[in-house]
Amino acid sequence: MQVAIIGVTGYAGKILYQLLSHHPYVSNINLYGHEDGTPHQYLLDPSIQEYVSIQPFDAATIMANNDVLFFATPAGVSTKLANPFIEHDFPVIDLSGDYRLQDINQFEKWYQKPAPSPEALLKTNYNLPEFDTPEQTYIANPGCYATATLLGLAPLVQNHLLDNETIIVDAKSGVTGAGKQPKSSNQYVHANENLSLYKINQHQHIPEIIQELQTWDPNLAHIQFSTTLLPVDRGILATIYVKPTAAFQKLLANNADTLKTIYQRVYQTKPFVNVYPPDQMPDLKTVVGTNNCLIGLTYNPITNVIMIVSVIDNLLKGAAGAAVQNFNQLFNFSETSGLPMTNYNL
Ligand SMILES: NC(=O)C1=CN([C@@H]2O[C@H](COP(=O)(O)OP(=O)(O)OC[C@H]3O[C@@H](n4cnc5c(N)ncnc54)[C@H](OP(=O)(O)O)[C@@H]3O)[C@@H](O)[C@H]2O)C=CC1
Ligand SMILES: CC(=O)N[C@@H](CCC(=O)OP(=O)(O)O)C(=O)O
Repeated sequence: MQVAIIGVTGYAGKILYQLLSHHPYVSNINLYGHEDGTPHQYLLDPSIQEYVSIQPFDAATIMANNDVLFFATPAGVSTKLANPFIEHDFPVIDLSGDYRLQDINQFEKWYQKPAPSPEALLKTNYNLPEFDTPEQTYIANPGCYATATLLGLAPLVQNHLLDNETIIVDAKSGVTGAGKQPKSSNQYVHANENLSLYKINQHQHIPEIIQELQTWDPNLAHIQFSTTLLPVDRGILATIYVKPTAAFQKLLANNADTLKTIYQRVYQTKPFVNVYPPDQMPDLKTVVGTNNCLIGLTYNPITNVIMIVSVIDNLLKGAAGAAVQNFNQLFNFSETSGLPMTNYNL
């Protein structure tokens, strides 16, 4: 297949290019940049002096020369550029948040940008690859925090085992989550040796998480969600606190393995989600460099609180890796094609 990427000079775009370069069904990758740009060579990897050629964005050229397009661009870009692809039902996987929210008022409130048209949104599909199946050729790839949170909550919400009023998510991300544009919050002196909370009750992934949770349980109305910047390059660790329903509380009190059994039942067929033994917790180093989501579980009978720890690499499972999973689903390739299953971390 011939694939196109817009945004290879960014963090997620670079990882996506690396994955697709080794994908067994990808024969060629064409790279595109800004509409008003000029063709140029870009030094993608100084260690092996790998230069790649970037052409200016042109929708007709992209459709004529490729089978699928990946947008690895910041929020707001694909709203402006994607209409020709949507009109022609040309396959697109969009790593940005532009087409994730089905309600345009919600998009404008949380992203503070003009939303895509309702007609365009109708031809797009939010696709968390573990639980959704593409019904449209335009796929909105999930957000990084949303992926960690949704995979952590799915077994309990899908089986209606928790008190919906009690969900608290404390999520933390490495600095690459913010993209490569310099901002005061991601400058070295601010981020290094520091922990700082940001976007309190205003994070754009809150409505995305609720939208997907409601497909599993329409009675679920809200979550408490906070985000913290970690002084590391990559990785998201979400700590989720919930209370069980009264019936589930009794089950948990009688059998300590109940939680693990429920999670393993849901995830045994999902190659990238691994559930840890009870009370053992995953950490960032184990997951960074992989497309995995690692989940740790514990139940405290004294406080009646279930704690779920969900860990991913924001640039892989949280962005480029999930985009390759969605690509595999869209074209009926095997689920793990092009996705390395191990890393070489200590
Ligand atoms: N970083 C992460 O962990 C995650 C990111 N995402 C989402 O993925 C997308 C990319 O993120 P990330 O890689 O971090 O972002 P970066 O800011 O690192 O990269 C953005 C890329 O988009 C290009 N770009 C910007 N504006 C335009 C435009 N108008 N036309 C064409 N190309 C453009 C940039 O090119 P140039 O350098 O030439 O300006 C750059 O290559 C974002 O929507 C982000 O929210 C989703 C999940 C996780
Ligand atoms: C550390 C950091 O700043 N992370 C970013 C994640 C951005 C992102 O992935 O944005 P979309 O998924 O909405 O496109 C943030 O919290 O906004």
